[in-house]
Amino acid sequence: MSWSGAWALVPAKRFTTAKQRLGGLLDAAGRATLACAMLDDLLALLAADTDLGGTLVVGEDPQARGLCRRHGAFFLAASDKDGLNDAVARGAQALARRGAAAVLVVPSDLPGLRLADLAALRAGLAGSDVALVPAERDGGTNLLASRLPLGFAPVYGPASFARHQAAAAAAGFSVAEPDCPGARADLDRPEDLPALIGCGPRTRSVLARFAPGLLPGSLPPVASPVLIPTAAG
Ligand SMILES: Nc1nc2c(ncn2[C@@H]2O[C@H](COP(=O)(O)OP(=O)(O)OP(=O)(O)O)[C@@H](O)[C@H]2O)c(=O)[nH]1
Ligand SMILES: O=C(O)[C@H](O)COP(=O)(O)O
Repeated sequence: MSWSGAWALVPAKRFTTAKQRLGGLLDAAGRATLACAMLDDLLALLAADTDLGGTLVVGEDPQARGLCRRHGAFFLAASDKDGLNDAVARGAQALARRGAAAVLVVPSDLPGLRLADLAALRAGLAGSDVALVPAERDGGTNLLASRLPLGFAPVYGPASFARHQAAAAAAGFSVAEPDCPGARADLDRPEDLPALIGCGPRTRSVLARFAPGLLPGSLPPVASPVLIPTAAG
C-alpha cells in the first residue's frame, strides 16, 4: 500500500438494495448474493493490481466492510441515503487528504473488467487530468479517473458520461477517453446478462450454484424469473 499512488475508489451500496433492475430475474436474496460476489471479485482484481496505491470502498454494508478486511482494502462509512455522487465525492476527498495522487472510480457492476483496463485508464490519466469510459448502452459512466483533488462534482445519473465530460471541461481539465474493452459493459438490466461472460470466479460460482440459467450461453427468457435460495436455505 502506498498513499502517494493512484487509488481505486469503489462505491458500494447495501447488497440488499443492489441490482434492483434484475428484479425480474432474481429474487431479493439472489440479487444480494450476486452483488456481494461481484464486489468480492472486484476487490480480488484490485488487490492483484500492483500499480495501485490501494483500494477504498465507500458505503454502509457490513458485509462489504468484511470483504474489505479480507482483501486488504480500506472502508469509508457513508450512508446510502446520501447517494452515489456523495459517496464518490467523499471518498475522493478522503484520498486526497491522505496524499493520493489520483483516483480511479470503479463500480462493482463491471463483470468483464481486467487489469489491462485499469492500466489503460491510468495511461489515459498520464497525459490528461481526467479519464472517462462510457457505458456502451445507456450513456452512463463506467470508469472515471482523475488527478486529485477532484476538481469537479461527480454527476452520476442519466447521461452521466456527457455530463462528466462537460463538468471536467468546464473546470478547465483535459479529458482522455481511453479504450478499456472490459469496462464497456455494465450489468444493470436483464439485457446486459451477456456482460457476465468472463465474470470473476465468485460471481460465476454464485450463478452456477444458484442460477445456472443466468450464465451466458444458457440465458433464460426475461419473463421466467429464476429464484435463488439464500445460502442458509
Ligand atoms: N456508496 C454508494 N454506492 C452506490 C450508491 N448507489 C449506487 N452505488 C454503487 O454504484 C455502482 C453502480 O450502481 P448502480 O448501477 O446504480 O446500482 P446497482 O446496484 O448495480 O443496480 P440497480 O439497483 O439496478 O440500480 C455500484 O458499485 C453500486 O453499489 C449509493 O447510494 N451509495
Ligand atoms: O452514471 C451512471 O453511469 C449511473 O448512475 C450508474 O451507473 P448505472 O448505469 O450502472 O446505473
